[in-house]
Amino acid sequence: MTTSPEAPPADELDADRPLRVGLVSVSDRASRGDYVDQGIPGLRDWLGGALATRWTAVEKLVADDIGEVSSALIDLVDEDRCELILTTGGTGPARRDVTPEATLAVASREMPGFGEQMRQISLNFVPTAILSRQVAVLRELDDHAALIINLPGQPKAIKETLEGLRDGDGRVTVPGIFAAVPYCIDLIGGPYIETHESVVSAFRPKNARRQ
Ligand SMILES: Nc1ncnc2c1ncn2[C@@H]1O[C@H](COP(=O)(O)OP(=O)(O)OP(=O)(O)O)[C@@H](O)[C@H]1O
Ligand SMILES: Nc1nc2c(c(=O)[nH]1)N[C@H]1C(S)=C(S)[C@@H](COP(=O)(O)O)O[C@H]1N2
Repeated sequence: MTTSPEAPPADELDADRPLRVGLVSVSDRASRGDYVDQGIPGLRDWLGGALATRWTAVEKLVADDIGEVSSALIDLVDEDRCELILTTGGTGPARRDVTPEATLAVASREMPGFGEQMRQISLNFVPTAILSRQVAVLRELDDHAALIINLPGQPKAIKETLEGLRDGDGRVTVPGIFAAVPYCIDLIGGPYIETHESVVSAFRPKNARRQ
């Protein structure tokens, strides 16, 4: 792996191609069938409401096992060529919570701002927000790169962290982390993605905006 990617192949130069997203639910009990997984449907539904440009998803439900989580992430980036991967679950302090370690194990560089902002947002919902060790990283290959973000396992945490906080009039008071995702995807060579403003407003510096 390298941190100085060469020119991307022709298919990856098309900024209008659909975004390829990997959705990973990390849960011992959901993967065993003890309960129905709400992680992947939660992520899929939220993205379906938020993204205004085309996207496709590859989904994986895995146990809280460092090898299983790392292999899923590697496959999603190296084989499926996803540009964005969202994981849910396994970020806490319990012995079997290893999603951050599995994510760091496949990373070329860390993106600490995402974890910092998610914990800030989540403190507005639960005082135990500080128990989440969630990280975000880049996995950079010679010709492709992906942003990987850990979300907590509570199904409601998906919307809370991605969308942020609103006041009684629906005005955003604390921006969700997804506001920064489209520009990050631009910067790592992914497609140009747009969002529905009513769900989340993507921020790009003026010179990076289309039109
Ligand atoms: N994939 C999931 N589907 C449905 N509910 C979930 C899922 N993951 C977590 N939850 C719920 O959120 C709670 C906190 O999530 P956490 O990741 O800490 O799970 P856990 O207690 O480690 O158990 P497991 O990994 O077996 O889901 C769980 O106890 C469960 O109620
Ligand atoms: N937004 C949000 N963040 C949250 C929570 C939540 O309910 N909402 N739960 C917290 C709790 S109780 C824990 S233990 C940690 C880790 O959760 P995980 O192991 O399910 O990833 O996330 C925290 N972050």
